Amino acid sequence: MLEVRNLTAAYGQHPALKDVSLTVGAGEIVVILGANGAGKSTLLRAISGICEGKVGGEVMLGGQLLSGHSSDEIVERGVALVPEGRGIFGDLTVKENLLLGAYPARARSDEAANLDRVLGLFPKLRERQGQVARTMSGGEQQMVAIGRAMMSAPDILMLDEPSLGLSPLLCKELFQNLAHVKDLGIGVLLVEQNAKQSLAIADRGYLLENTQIVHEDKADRLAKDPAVQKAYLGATSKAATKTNAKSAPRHSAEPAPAVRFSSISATPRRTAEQQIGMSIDDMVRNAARQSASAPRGIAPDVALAADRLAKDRLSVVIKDIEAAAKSARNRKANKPPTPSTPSYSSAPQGAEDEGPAPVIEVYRRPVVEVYRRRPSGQFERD
Ligand SMILES: Nc1ncnc2c1ncn2[C@@H]1O[C@H](COP(=O)(O)OP(=O)(O)OP(=O)(O)O)[C@@H](O)[C@H]1O
Repeated sequence: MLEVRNLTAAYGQHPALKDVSLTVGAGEIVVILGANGAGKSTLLRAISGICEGKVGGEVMLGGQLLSGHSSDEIVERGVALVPEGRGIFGDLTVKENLLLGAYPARARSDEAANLDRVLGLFPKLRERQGQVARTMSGGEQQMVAIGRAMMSAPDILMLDEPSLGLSPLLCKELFQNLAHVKDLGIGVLLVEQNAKQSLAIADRGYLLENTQIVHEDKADRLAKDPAVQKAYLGATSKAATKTNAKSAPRHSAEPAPAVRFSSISATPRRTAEQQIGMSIDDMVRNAARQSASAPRGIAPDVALAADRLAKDRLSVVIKDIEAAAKSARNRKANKPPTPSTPSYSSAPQGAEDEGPAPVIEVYRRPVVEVYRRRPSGQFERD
């Protein structure tokens, strides 16, 4: 079981998590719901040991302390993260991406069985093993990302907004797949803005508001909770009093009153009208009025100054190009600049009277090196 106790995180002076405590059991899907900036990604990153901020509190897995260990060690101990944006290697094939996930020692001896398990979970990946990952659709790439995390044979799989950018159909498929992951006995900690579908497959859920957990309950009860419907499922206040989330309209025209969970108030997402004090229609009308009353054209003196400035700039650019061309003609052959560090062309001999030569900076592009692990266990560069 994953147990998070009083987790805190701060980026400099800016607190991102305050005293967050939660649990995820084996074969349990737990969803974290929260508005933008509530701290959801920070929570997953802090558990994985990759949070850039200062982290406090304790994370335990199976009674063993994970806090303070490196991110590699945390994967090794059984917690895998599918980050927001997937992070797959686009130039590698599906199979290569999956096999990269099997690098932790805990997964190496079972690589073939894990691969089979992943391909059983995502049959589409079985057909596409040799396909270059970047040519897959968004939903398929998400399967590769989840499959790669599963290749590390995790006890706990954490996913950050896996449905982001997927069509409704692919979302449905994704959530069905996650329900199958749970069937394998893996605990799933899911951060999602798609509250409806995530609550439909989850066992329990936590509401994270403004750095703190403000409520926890069983997923079916959260889905029926009027306050949750209003804050996360887009129900109107009237519809929220009904208990069937499915019948609730998606958008509210009424200002949402403050929501209360237990004794702590949660801040629901606010409409533009609530935040700005003006409706979108009013803003558009205002902008149209201002635009209609704005003076047309540009004052002649401003136009003249702008024209002069443009001509000055153009003549400077032309001079630079001429100097660069001269300097290139005079440069001796067989003397290419060394590209490892920025290199600067120096003025050629006898060119002092032509003013300073333009500075040309050359940087080496970052190179990604791919290593393959042979059956012997040795790594070889591709
Ligand atoms: N690397 C960072 N440096 C500084 N501040 C950060 C960093 N990462 C996150 N934050 C801040 O921490 C707060 C929580 O961010 P986080 O990304 O965890 O929120 P979130 O709930 O995942 O939001 P979203 O749903 O928009 O992804 C935000 O105010 C954010 O600006």
